[in-house]
Amino acid sequence: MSEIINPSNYYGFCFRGEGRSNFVISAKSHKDGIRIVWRLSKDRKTGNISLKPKCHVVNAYLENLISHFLDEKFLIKPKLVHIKIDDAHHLAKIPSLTHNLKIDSWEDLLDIKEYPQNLSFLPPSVMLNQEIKYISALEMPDATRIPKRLPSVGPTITFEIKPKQGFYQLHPGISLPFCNNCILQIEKWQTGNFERMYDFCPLELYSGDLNRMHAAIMSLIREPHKNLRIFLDGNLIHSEETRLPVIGMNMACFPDGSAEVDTLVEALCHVLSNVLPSLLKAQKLDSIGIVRAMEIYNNLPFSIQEELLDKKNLLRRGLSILNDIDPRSLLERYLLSGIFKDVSVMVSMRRVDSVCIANSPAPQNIVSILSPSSTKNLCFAYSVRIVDLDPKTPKNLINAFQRFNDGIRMIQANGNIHKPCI
Ligand SMILES: O=P(O)(O)O[C@@H]1[C@@H](OP(=O)(O)O)[C@H](OP(=O)(O)O)[C@H](O)[C@H](OP(=O)(O)O)[C@H]1OP(=O)(O)O
Ligand SMILES: Nc1ncnc2c1ncn2[C@@H]1O[C@H](COP(=O)(O)OP(=O)(O)OP(=O)(O)O)[C@@H](O)[C@H]1O
Repeated sequence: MSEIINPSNYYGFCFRGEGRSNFVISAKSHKDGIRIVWRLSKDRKTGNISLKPKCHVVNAYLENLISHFLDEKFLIKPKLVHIKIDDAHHLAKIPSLTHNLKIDSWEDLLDIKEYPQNLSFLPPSVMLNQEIKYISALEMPDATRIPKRLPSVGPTITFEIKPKQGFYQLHPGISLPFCNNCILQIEKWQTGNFERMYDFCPLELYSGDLNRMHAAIMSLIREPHKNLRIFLDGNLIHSEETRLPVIGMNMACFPDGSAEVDTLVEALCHVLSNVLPSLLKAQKLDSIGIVRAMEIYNNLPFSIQEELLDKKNLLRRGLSILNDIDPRSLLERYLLSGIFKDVSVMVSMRRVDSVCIANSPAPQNIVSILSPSSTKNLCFAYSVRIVDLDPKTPKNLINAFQRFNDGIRMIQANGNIHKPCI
């Protein structure tokens, strides 16, 4: 059996983030001082913590499929852990608390006066109905941290970017100058998910041209949607929901005035230019696109459709799908590529002293940028992690296809709805 975690071995508990499928909670180990996160699956229907998560499937995807496409230096190998159901109940209070709040000790979190039971996303009513004693979760390093090997100057800043599909695709019967991401984002904007449409387009971010990449990131800083979050020493400072004006960001990131966010973005683009090409290559496993994928799925016999709806299908089929060109294999490649189209890249950077780098025996990733306000180079230690590598099934396809078609209709109804991508 995997390790059963003892939460009293940890301190400094806080909420790191959530998506539709997971809550991510961070804590620091008393033993080695390393900050880790636990990724707890959500039950999509109730929004509570799932009692039967499929963590082993996510891990098997990483080991057997994803690792063939992305360099292991960008990947986090999670550890499958078990959490006692009572402990999970208390941990599940953390997502209800104010963002950036740190709870010092496990005992504090057990205090029901301070942190009542009704805060929990694993309520007693749900626990009592089941005979489950443990739930599984994935434990991994907290990507908002960089191992401290060199003396640092200032805080650690993390950019979490969801770069989305980086190539333009033609679809049968559709001729529009918009990329997949922008079609879906226009739909989300028009249906009230966002107040404004952004200028960001993944084709710019993946262009490989540092100036165009820079402009794309600046567009996200203005309008993040779900594609950008910025953390300062692990605290969320800028996202769609939590906005910080650029001037405030400059002060927070460079309290000594040595540089501005622009400099960080330049460093970020250098780092991203090493990661995005392999992500793009993996996304291009899809040679058919969403419209053809839906067509193929609809024409498959019911029994095969059922097989594909099982998340373990791609694990059973393995990499053999790469060599075959029958409709089922093409659809399976589409689903595999969907993982790479929906990941987040977490880039953490911290300023380090250039003299120390020269004298340090410890290897470290360093990016060096000429500061616009001085003649010297600013050096940043950095780490890059690709997270949210979750399996996709035809359920995702059906859902996205509906929204994609709605987006196409909105664009066709109003030719000037948004600037074209190509
Ligand atoms: O379809 P898209 O491109 O809007 O992407 C969805 C994401 O929306 P976003 O790009 O952030 O606006 C969406 O992200 P959010 O939860 O909205 O941040 C999910 O990642 C969704 O995947 P899943 O259903 O959780 O497996 C994503 O759906 P699929 O990858 O399943 O299509
Ligand atoms: N290893 C990590 N270190 C630090 N923060 C992380 C880590 N993994 C995830 N997070 C944070 O937790 C958030 C939610 O995680 P994740 O994206 O895996 O959830 P999800 O429900 O699968 O998302 P989606 O709805 O996009 O599929 C991320 O946006 C990120 O801010």
